[in-house]
Amino acid sequence: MTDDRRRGRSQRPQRGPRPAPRKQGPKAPPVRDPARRVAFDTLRAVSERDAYANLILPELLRRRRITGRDAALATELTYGTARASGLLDAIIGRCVDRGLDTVDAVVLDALRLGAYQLLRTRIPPHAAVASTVDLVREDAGSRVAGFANAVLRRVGEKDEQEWLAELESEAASDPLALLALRTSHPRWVARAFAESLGDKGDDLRAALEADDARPAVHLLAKPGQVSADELAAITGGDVAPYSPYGVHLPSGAGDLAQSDVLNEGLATVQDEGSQLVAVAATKAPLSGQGDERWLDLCAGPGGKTVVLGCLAQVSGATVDAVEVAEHRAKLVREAVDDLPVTVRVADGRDPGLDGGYDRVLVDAPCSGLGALRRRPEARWRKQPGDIADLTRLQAELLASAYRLVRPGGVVTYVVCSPHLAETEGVIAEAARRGEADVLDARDLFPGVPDLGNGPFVQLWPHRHGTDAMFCAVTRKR
Ligand SMILES: C[S@@+](CC[C@H](N)C(=O)[O-])C[C@H]1O[C@@H](n2cnc3c(N)ncnc32)[C@H](O)[C@@H]1O
Repeated sequence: MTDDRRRGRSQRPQRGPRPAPRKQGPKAPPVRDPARRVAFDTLRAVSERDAYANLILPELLRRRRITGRDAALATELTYGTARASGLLDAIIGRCVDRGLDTVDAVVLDALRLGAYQLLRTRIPPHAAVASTVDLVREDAGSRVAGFANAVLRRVGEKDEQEWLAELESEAASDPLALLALRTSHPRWVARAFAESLGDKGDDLRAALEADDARPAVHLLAKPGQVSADELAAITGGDVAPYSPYGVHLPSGAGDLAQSDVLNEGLATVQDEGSQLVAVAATKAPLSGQGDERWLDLCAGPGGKTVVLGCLAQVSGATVDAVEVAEHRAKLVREAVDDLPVTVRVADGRDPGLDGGYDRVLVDAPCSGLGALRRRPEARWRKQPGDIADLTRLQAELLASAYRLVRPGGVVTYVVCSPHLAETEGVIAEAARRGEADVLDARDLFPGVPDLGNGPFVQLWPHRHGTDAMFCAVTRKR
């Protein structure tokens, strides 16, 4: 059901027979609870159409003119519920006699929203239950409203810690599963983090907890256009601790779409980790002559291309940016506007370019396990089976980069994932072929603490406040 139909508003006129004249009658009543309604509609779009919560929610808030406290509540409820849905389902499942898979999808989304309010907010229980039952009644009918009421009352009989204790007593022999449950991660993701960290204790717990929190917004002060100090002063943010071009915005900073510095193209939203790896790709030491031709082999939507383009402009280099998807190549073109960047739609595995590049960045398509904080529902969508296809593509893109770079030139391989198969596994395979020497990437992250033993760099939300970005720097023999 569309947004407007649910609300009983008139639709846009359609071609075809004239509709019967509308009966005169009272206007549709205003929505009683706009914040919960918008949260619920977003969660429905996520489960029904695989929509992204972080795209749908701002759009619905804007269309329905929801601002201020209602918008803040809607955001908290939507993202919180989406992130915690694995844990919420485990709890709801214990309150439904016939099992979770017998529950209608509309009702299940409402139950998740209600359970989240009961367990993780200070909203009074009667308000959490009554508002959820209203949503169920409106969208699924009165018959199931009683069922939703009964389930939520059972959920509310215990707090989150008591539920966790009960669930954990059943899974006591699997500490990883317990930790995954507590931090709202699928077990396989928790295991991937553990393997990368080499830890199943406090470090893993800290990583998963940080990954369960909403990230701060980071800005890139475009190199050569505005300094980080100036951008911090303009936006009221703080200069980032590690990236020379980064600014951290305070949580709850105003509407970015209204910000002049962004509209004027002086700055853009970009995680500090992305800034750091892009800068590293431009600074890695070359051997031999020349540092003028740079290649960005997987460019869309253009975040790192902007860093490359700005720094190329400063140093007199040019950038070729390759992207296989036309619509993403368009985003790159829009992002790099006046910079010395040429955007090409091509498959990076065989882009039809002349070789001899001094620098190549391979920011490869990946599982995105390092950026789960940004897309609240993403952790429940990804599957371990996705990894094998990705690593094959990553290896092929890397092999193409070695064909295109000159001897002595540098290939920087980046993924936004800590999964070992996508990170060290892909590089180890290339190193085995003996085409390149692995450089110590830590040297290219000055001032960044906790980078381990090298030679690769793995950033982490709990250590660096960034996405879990991986960076390997190699030089062709
Ligand atoms: C991780 S994203 C790159 C992010 C980008 N560098 C940035 O900073 O905004 C990977 C990109 O690679 C593109 N891609 C996937 N397969 C590709 C291929 N065979 N050749 C070139 N690009 C590819 C995807 O469409 C996606 O835009």
